[in-house]
Amino acid sequence: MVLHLENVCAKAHRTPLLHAITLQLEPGECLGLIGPNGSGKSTLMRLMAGLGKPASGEIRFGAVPLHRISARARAQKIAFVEQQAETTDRLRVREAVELGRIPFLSPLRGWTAQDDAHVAKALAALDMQGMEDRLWHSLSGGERQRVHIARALAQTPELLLLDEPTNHLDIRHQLALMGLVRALPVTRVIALHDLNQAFGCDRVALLEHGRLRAIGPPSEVLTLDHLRGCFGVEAQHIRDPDGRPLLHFIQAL
Ligand SMILES: Nc1ncnc2c1ncn2[C@@H]1O[C@H](COP(=O)(O)OP(=O)(O)OP(=O)(O)O)[C@@H](O)[C@H]1O
Repeated sequence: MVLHLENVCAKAHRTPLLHAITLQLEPGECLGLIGPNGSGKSTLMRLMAGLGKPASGEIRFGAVPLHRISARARAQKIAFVEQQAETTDRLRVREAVELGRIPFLSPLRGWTAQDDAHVAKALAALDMQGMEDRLWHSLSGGERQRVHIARALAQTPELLLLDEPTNHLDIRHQLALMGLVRALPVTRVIALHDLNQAFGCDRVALLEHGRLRAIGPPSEVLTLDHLRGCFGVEAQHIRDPDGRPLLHFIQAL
């Protein structure tokens, strides 16, 4: 077990944002997190990343309560790419990706050729070779998103949390990123709005109004009833020419 959430509740001031969420991530799985706008996906992902503590309930990484793990040790295990992650620093692409190695450096453990290799591999995975010297401020939204994801990969995490990672990406980079993320041998949680991308996940968790409405294989969660009840859309199940399931959206209800 990588991460275990038990009865996790979150509040902002007195407003409840998450209600008694219980779920367990299995090593190596890819969990898609879906739900309408404001259903609590980002709030849940921030808690999974250890940014903030639940109002009640517990999150454990392995056997250890997540909040007991130091920020540095956490950053060696968990990488998180938030929605609209920004930086105000005057960074070049390569420097931004190198930040992913900082949790591993110490006075006794300086930068090594292995760190260079992790950075080069992450840059290549995101198709960023040749852009290493570009300044952050000169990048497009999609290019910035790819740098953030490369930084997270350079972190070589056990748990990778991606909040709407395909936002801003053109279709080629969306497909490339989802293919890459699916093939990574680490535990992944991905918040998604494109419900068809959720079919590529091992399991899907559906949030509605801060509650976990369903969790399980994509075909059991992406039901027409859930699409009507939670998302307010009428849809049909169809198959692509290779026989893979797809949703065809008909109309908003
Ligand atoms: N600090 C806060 N104070 C008050 N309300 C908040 C705060 N943070 C989040 N919320 C509210 O909590 C709810 C869940 O927000 P969250 O960002 O987790 O949803 P989401 O599912 O990620 O949404 P989206 O799909 O739009 O990104 C929303 O109604 C949001 O307005």
